[in-house]
Amino acid sequence: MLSLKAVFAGYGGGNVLQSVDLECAEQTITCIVGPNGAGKSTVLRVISGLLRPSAGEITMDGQAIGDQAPDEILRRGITQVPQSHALFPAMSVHENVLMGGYLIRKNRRLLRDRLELVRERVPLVAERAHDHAGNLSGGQRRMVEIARCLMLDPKVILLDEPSLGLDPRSLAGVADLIHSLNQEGTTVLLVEQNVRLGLGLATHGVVMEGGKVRLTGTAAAIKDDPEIAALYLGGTRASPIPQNTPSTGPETTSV
Ligand SMILES: Nc1ncnc2c1ncn2[C@@H]1O[C@H](COP(=O)(O)OP(=O)(O)OP(=O)(O)O)[C@@H](O)[C@H]1O
Repeated sequence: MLSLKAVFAGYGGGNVLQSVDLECAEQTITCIVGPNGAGKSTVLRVISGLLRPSAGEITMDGQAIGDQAPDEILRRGITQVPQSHALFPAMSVHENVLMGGYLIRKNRRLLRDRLELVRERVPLVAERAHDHAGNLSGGQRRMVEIARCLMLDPKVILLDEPSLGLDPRSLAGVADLIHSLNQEGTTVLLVEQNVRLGLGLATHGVVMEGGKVRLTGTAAAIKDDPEIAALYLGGTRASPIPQNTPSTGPETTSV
């Protein structure tokens, strides 16, 4: 469905991404993990069109999207949930969510139908419709940020650190929402510092370091990899992931 092949991209001072290959199959949840500065958020930016790749190919359902503008990529069904604090606090939940339908604003009927769908998928949007977004808890705000993106009924949702700043209860609510959207057919690609949560939620995992993909596999295989467990799941993070990490399971491939 979504595919990156040998993608290079950077911010002017050289390439941050160094030949990244990534595949997200339909209705999977893929979680990218890795140390700070590995290039995880840059992968999301290059997919959503905020950053143009300097080389390589990005395709969605077989169509090249690497040279498309962000609004065109949105129209193709890929939407990125912005990092936290993306809502307008003095506007109501309803108004914030409606803004997610900007691209379809001229089709009033579609806008109304989508709003209804979003209210069903994220009941908080109906329950707190007239409250100021600024009066919501962190977890509720995150849910409304995700709900707003659903106004375009995306095929793929990109999430950058959905757990950031959330308490455990809010975290569980956001994780449930991501899970249920996936169950309803949405493909999810997320970056998550909370590796346990991210890989727990995901079907597939990708480990990045230094702008490269080091390891890909099922989330379970990545979690069971002794090196990953030691580095991210309770062990001490003493050294970077070595190059050419050997694979440990039939479904894990080192890259
Ligand atoms: N807007 C920018 N301009 C210049 N350099 C940037 C920009 N954004 C990120 N970088 C650099 O690109 C590299 C990768 O950053 P990126 O945010 O993709 O990493 P990350 O893996 O998501 O890390 P983190 O977990 O810290 O967010 C870093 O060296 C960072 O300093």
